[in-house]
Amino acid sequence: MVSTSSTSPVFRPRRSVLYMPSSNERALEKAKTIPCDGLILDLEDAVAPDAKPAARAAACAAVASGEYGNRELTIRINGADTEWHDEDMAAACAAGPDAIVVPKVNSAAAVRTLVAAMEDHGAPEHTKLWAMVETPYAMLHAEEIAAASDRLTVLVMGTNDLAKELYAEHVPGRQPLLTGLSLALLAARATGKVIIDGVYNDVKNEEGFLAECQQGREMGFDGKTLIHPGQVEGANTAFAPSEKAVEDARGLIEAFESSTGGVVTYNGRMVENLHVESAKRTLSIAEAIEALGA
Ligand SMILES: CC(C)(COP(=O)(O)OP(=O)(O)OC[C@H]1O[C@@H](n2cnc3c(N)ncnc32)[C@H](O)[C@@H]1OP(=O)(O)O)[C@@H](O)C(=O)NCCC(=O)NCCSC(=O)C[C@H](O)C(=O)O
Ligand SMILES: [Mg+2]
Repeated sequence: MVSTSSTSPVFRPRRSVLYMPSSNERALEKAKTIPCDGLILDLEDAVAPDAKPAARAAACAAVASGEYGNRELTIRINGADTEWHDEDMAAACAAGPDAIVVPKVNSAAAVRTLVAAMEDHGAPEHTKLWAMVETPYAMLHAEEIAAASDRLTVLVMGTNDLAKELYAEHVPGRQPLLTGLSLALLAARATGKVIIDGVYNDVKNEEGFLAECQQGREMGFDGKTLIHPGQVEGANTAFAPSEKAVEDARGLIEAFESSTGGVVTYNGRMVENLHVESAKRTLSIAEAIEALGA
């Protein structure tokens, strides 16, 4: 039995992170039973201006309820340039979710201002900052945004806003967005941050959604943000190592560890230490997902 737990950092699955309008009581209730890894209780785009104060109170009450099990619970506040931002920030800091998600973060200076505000409002230490990168400017400054603070743990792609700002079309394969997606991914990996892919709007198109999950997985994203409960299962499967991948990882590690040299072949493929590291990562992800289920 190959185990990675002694060598790997703690890994938290973020395969499926579901947005819901905090103004939607039914969705807030339903979310308690949806098998997603994380929830984003939205105060921004999904909530009409008149509904913002009530939505803010509902999101904070949801965090306080303790009724969402081991799902990572976050609140997306309104952007720094809006009239709601300061009150949202104060309320979210007092509620103490796992993270405060901030839209349209465009610079390292913006990250530092947000972190200072979290400290001023006494946000508990466990409350992290998730920065949404969703403008051309953010794509071009993604590395400095990601590196600006240890409190920033996750980058979240905002592909609707990015497409809007680029005057791009939403097309299968996302060709117009690939440069931005890749720049953000490079920034996340270079700075050791998690990165979650953007949403797929066509909620009834399962085939298109699964293809986009697979693309995101193959590119290296840790998971996908979602807008409908019907998308959770597909994302959970796409962003988890398959049984075959786990079996392959175990076999590869065993083959390498029972050899004497620095290179072996496993199932006809060359295996070096770097492949063993990838295989160990696969096993730690699988173990973390299993632990989440338990
Ligand atoms: C997209 C929707 C408006 C569709 O809503 P609806 O037509 O009501 O869906 P269904 O009838 O199929 O719903 C079935 C049941 O599921 C519940 N439901 C639906 N969506 C959610 C959800 N997101 N979370 C929890 N529960 C949900 C319904 O209440 C039904 O329950 P029941 O009646 O008990 O059976 C809707 O899905 C929706 O509002 N989705 C979220 C939209 C959102 O949050 N958008 C903002 C984030 S996207 C974004 O902005 C990303 C970024 O900034 C960017 O730039 O890209
Ligand atoms: Mg957006």
